[in-house]
Amino acid sequence: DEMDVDTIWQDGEFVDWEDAQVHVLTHGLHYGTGIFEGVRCYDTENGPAIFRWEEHLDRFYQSGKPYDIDIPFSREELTEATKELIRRQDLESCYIRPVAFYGYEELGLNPSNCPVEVAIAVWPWGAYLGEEALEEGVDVSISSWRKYGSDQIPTNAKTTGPYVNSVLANLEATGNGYTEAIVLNGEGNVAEGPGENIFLVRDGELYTTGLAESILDGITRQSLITIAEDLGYTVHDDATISRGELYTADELFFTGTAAEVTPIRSVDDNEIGSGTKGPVTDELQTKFFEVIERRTDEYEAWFDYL
Ligand SMILES: Cc1[nH+]cc(COP(=O)(O)O)c(CN[C@@H](CCC(=O)O)C(=O)O)c1O
Repeated sequence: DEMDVDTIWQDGEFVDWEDAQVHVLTHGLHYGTGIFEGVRCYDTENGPAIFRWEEHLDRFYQSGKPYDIDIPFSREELTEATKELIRRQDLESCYIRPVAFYGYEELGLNPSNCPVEVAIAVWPWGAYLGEEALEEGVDVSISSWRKYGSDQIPTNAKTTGPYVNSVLANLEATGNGYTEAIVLNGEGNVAEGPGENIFLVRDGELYTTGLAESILDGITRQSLITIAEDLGYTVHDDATISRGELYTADELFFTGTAAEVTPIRSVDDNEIGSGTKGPVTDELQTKFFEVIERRTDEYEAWFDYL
């Protein structure tokens, strides 16, 4: 098929891509009762390595807790399945998508009688927001859709159904000619992107929204906080950022497994800083890529070689 991958791991078996099917009365399809992860394997100086696999695995299991989703495979089983899946497709770098969901047994909201099904797919996935985005930055708009509050749906769980909120925000932004949205929370302060966390640079210091702002606790966010602090930056990692502060920021950038470190060059047609990738963003993005390609031996513990 078009992504030149042909195998998926499904419920303990390696199956052909086209055979990885579910029943149309799958609970998770009707009610969004699934959890997922987004992870990257990078082709590093020392060979293919999965970035922060343990932390992603932690979050995968934790995401199931609010929904009584008990993944019926061990960490070791999921780890070996993922590595074997990547090896079988001769991929040195790829995006890894584990998903677990209530499967097919009966409908009705209570999922207790439905089985928990698990699948892992991998595929090559380049720059999430476009090849030129990493260099030149993206134009974004503030969405009219607010992020749901963490008191309504646990935002620290990566749950499938609630991503319709992200879909609505992204559809609105792209429909209006922007590349991505920024989503405000119920208090009208900045939450994050539909699929990314957000960082703000002002007077040489970094600010990123805290977990109380109804955001996903991003692993790339955590990595950038560590990298920035190790470079000597002051990072305010539980910031409350108002909408107006976006416009007056010196620099803005997104972080995420798919987005990596993507500069934001305008918000609602207001140019941010120089209107292109700022110097702090450039330094952090350069360091991030140096780290993930293993052109430095720092943070070796973040890498799980195949
Ligand atoms: C809402 C949200 N916030 C922040 C992040 C960044 O988290 P982390 O990847 O742990 O640094 C992501 C990841 N978005 C994933 C899914 C994207 C998609 O389109 O699907 C991703 O980046 O893999 C989110 O979906």
